[in-house]
Amino acid sequence: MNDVKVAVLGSEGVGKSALIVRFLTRRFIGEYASTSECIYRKRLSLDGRQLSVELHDPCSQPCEGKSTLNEQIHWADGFVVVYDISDRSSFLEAKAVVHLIRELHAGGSKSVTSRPDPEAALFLVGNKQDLCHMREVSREEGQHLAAEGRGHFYELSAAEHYQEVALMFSKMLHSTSLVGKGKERRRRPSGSKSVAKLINNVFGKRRKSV
Ligand SMILES: Nc1nc2c(ncn2[C@@H]2O[C@H](COP(=O)(O)OP(=O)(O)OP(=O)(O)O)[C@@H](O)[C@H]2O)c(=O)[nH]1
Repeated sequence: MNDVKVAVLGSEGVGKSALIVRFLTRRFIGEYASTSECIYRKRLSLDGRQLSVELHDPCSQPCEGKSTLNEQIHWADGFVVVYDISDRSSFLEAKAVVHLIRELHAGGSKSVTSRPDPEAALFLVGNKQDLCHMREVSREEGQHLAAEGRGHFYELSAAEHYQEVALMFSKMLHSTSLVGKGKERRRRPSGSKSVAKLINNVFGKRRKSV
C-alpha cells in the first residue's frame, strides 16, 4: 500500500478544515474547531491502487506541541496551499508558503528528516469562490502564482462545490502518490485523528461568519 502525506496550508480562516471535511465526509459544516492540529487518516482506492492517506490540518491558534511551517513542509509529500479569494492578505501568505515549499524542496534543505523533492506536488486553491462579489484576488493572479510554483491551480468553494473539491484532492493524491513513492518515514507534525473523530471538531468554536 502506498503512503501519501499531504499538508493543507494557508492562513487562518481560509477554509482548510472546510475543504478537508468536505472531501472526507462530503459535508460542508459552517464552523470548525481549530485549537489543535491534527492528521486525518483514510484508506482510499484511487485508479485501482490502495492508498493510505494522511491529511495534515495545522492549527492557526497557539497550541501545545504545535509544529512549525518548516516541519510541516518537510513532513509532507504533497501540498494544498489555500487562500480566500475575498482576502488579499491570505493570498500574500499563500505566495510566501508556495515560495518556501519550493525553496525547502529545492535540494538545499538542511533537514535530516526528509529528502528534498523538487517536484513535490503542489496545488494552489483559491477557496470561497461563492464570495466572488467580494473578490480581492483575480483568477489570473492565482494562475500566475501556481505556475510560478510549478503547481496546479483551482478556484472553488468548499461551501458549494463538492465535486470540484473531490476532484482537486483526487488529482493531488494521484500526483503525490507518484512522486512520494519510496520516501522514508518522517516524524508526524502532531497527533493524528481518524475520520470517525473528525466530526468531534465540528461546532467546537464560533468564528467569523461569512
Ligand atoms: N462562504 C464560504 N465560507 C467558507 C468556505 N469555506 C470555509 N468557509 C468558512 O470560513 C471559515 C473558516 O473555515 P475553516 O475551515 O475553519 O478555515 P481554516 O483555514 O481551517 O481556519 P484555521 O483552522 O483557523 O486555520 C468558517 O466560518 C467556514 O464556514 C467557502 O467555500 N465559502
